[in-house]
Amino acid sequence: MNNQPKIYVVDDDADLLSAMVEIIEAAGMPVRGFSRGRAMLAELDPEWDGVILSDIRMPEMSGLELLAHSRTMAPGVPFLLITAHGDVRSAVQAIQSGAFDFIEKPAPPEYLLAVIRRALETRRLLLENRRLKERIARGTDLRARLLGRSVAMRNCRRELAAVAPLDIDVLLYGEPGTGKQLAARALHDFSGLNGDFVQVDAATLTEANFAAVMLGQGDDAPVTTPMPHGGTLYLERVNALIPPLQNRLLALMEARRSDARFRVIASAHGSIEQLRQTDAMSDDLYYRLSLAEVELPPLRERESDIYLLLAQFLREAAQRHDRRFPELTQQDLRPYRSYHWPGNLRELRNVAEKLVIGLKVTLQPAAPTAIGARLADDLSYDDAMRDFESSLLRAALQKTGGRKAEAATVLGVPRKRLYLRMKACGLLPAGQD
Ligand SMILES: Nc1ncnc2c1ncn2[C@@H]1O[C@H](COP(=O)(O)OP(=O)(O)OP(=O)(O)O)[C@@H](O)[C@H]1O
Repeated sequence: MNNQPKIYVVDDDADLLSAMVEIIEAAGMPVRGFSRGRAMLAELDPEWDGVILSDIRMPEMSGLELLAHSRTMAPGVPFLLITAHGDVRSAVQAIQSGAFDFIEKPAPPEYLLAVIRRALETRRLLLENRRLKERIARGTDLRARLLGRSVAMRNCRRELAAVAPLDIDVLLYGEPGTGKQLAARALHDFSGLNGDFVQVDAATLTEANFAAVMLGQGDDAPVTTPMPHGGTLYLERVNALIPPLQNRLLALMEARRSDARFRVIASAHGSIEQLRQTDAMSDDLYYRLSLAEVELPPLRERESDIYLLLAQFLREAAQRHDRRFPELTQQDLRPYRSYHWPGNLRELRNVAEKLVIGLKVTLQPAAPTAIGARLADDLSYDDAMRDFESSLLRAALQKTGGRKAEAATVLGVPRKRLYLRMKACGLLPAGQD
């Protein structure tokens, strides 16, 4: 439990005020006293999870006036009024004006504390209920931002919705154009953070400009400091960050103070295996970032989303260029479904744009495989088979982080056979057979 006050007590009578503060404090509840209503209003936050306890009779601003102001400024914060004994008229007026309850003076401490506890519990339930509703709304809202009904996209959205409100950094990975930036933006918007969303491309960072870009220090410093206090730093292509800068980024993340926190959302091209194998990212940075890692799936794995996305991109392009939605037949659309979409959603968006403007759309042929490419060089059957086997073995070893027993399982062959084939393909270091 933090020590932020949970009860504001307002009373112009200094003795009564300190007596009430003492009773509440002795019951273990953080409390703050005010001798003037105005001073309390200056501190009042509509999102506050506390309650107000105020005397009714005060010279500068009466308890009923204070109640009216706090109902406007923070309508959800329960307000308890202390009325004079037997003052039924004020008590009724207080309840009619929206007070949570009234307490007659002099109130026994146990009674006072019981009413305060009930008001606090009501406030807690109200806030919890609101947060739950927001979480549900977030789920549906994400659906409108990151389109797609495929299982891969639904899972991805579920993961994003789960991490959005948490105070943790996130690593987004996936092929170019899969929606990492869109996801980062959505994570920020649904995080509840009030600060800015600042985007920095890690590939443009150098030892010379790091301090200027990241900290706003030095002659080349941008006008606004990019460290978004209470916001999000979206660090694109984090795997392009050179090793000394990875250490500086880590130090910067470690040094975040609780009162000036910012969330880091990093993105990396490709799969986690590629990221780990190419040693593009130090272990320290990877483990610091990978508590929440979310993959944006490639478009070819979301085949069932292609028409839906294309229709949306066509609508947007038609609106942007003030053109008609193009008429497309099933036959026109068929190639799109089996295409491998190397540029993912960005490429699909471009195709939609061309269709609307009436430009020719050319789908790139799939990149020839290594063997396919070498066929042109008169590759013999045996050499081609060895090439193929060697790349298959290497792919299995890469997938399993070099663990041969696991690679054998992946390939569905006994471990001994894997060793023999690795040896035949020259994949075992000398002396290891
Ligand atoms: N699920 C989605 N629904 C609708 N539009 C999407 C979706 N995913 C991506 N897009 C759109 O596709 C385009 C590419 O997305 P984005 O820039 O977020 O990809 P990226 O993964 O960050 O790319 P890169 O890694 O190349 O920077 C953008 O126009 C984006 O609005």
